[in-house]
Amino acid sequence: GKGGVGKSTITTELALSLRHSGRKVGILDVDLCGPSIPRMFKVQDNDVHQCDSGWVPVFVDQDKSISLMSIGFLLEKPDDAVVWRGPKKNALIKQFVADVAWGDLDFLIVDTPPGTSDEHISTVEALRPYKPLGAILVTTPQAVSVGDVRRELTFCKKTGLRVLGIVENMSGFVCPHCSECTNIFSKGGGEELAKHAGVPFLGSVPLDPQLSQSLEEGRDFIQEFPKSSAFPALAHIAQQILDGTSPRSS
Ligand SMILES: Nc1ncnc2c1ncn2[C@@H]1O[C@H](COP(=O)(O)OP(=O)(O)OP(=O)(O)O)[C@@H](O)[C@H]1O
Ligand code: SF4
Repeated sequence: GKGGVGKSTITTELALSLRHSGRKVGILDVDLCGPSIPRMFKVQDNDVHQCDSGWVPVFVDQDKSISLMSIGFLLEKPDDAVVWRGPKKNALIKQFVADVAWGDLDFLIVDTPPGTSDEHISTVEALRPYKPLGAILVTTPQAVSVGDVRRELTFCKKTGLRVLGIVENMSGFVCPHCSECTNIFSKGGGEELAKHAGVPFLGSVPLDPQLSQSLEEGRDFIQEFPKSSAFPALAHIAQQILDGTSPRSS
């Protein structure tokens, strides 16, 4: 829903958690005006190239267990601005879905921009033939962010997209000295909304300086910081996705 609530963060950590469980994951970054996935994996200087079956995505590691596609890899300079109208965005998203040599993935996670705009409609339409599992909605605990997620719920209903659940991010800060939890942005808004809307609540991820530092430096938070405050919630979210899906058969 809202900008800056942690959609790319949850996308990144979910992909890392699923890889940790032995799954092959692709990430499609359809945030055309503010792509942040390449930077979060520290592969922002990579380019994509063409092969017979389409664009080859950028692989994060040697074993090719995480592959990425983002407009960030197609820009000449990282600071180039994408000022496009809907039809051009629609055409690129269609290409991202159909013309990328994703290979044999267990999961494709799509990271979206805020709102319910051209990118969202194009993505849902382009993915429809592949029968997407559903949407994960990310909010912070405050009413202003929860309100935006309410609009996303309506969008999902209108477009027939199943809601896998709601994640409440930046939900409290656990002091690294005394483990006291301070609810900086209040608490519980996401969980309440999930209850009210009758969709699963996937968990509360606290503000965690080790998480933001890992993302800044493109490090594998799931592997390197299993004792940090955000780890259990992130692992639990991934487990619920694994428990609730059978990707090979869908
Ligand atoms: N739980 C968390 N703990 C600490 N930092 C976090 C947490 N979640 C997100 N952040 C930080 O907040 C910032 C915004 O997160 P992110 O880019 O994931 O948001 P977004 O919703 O994808 O933004 P946009 O709407 O611009 O696409 C990032 O710098 C990220 O490192
Ligand atoms: S919560 Fe307590 S220990 Fe942690 S920073 Fe605040 S005063 Fe210090």
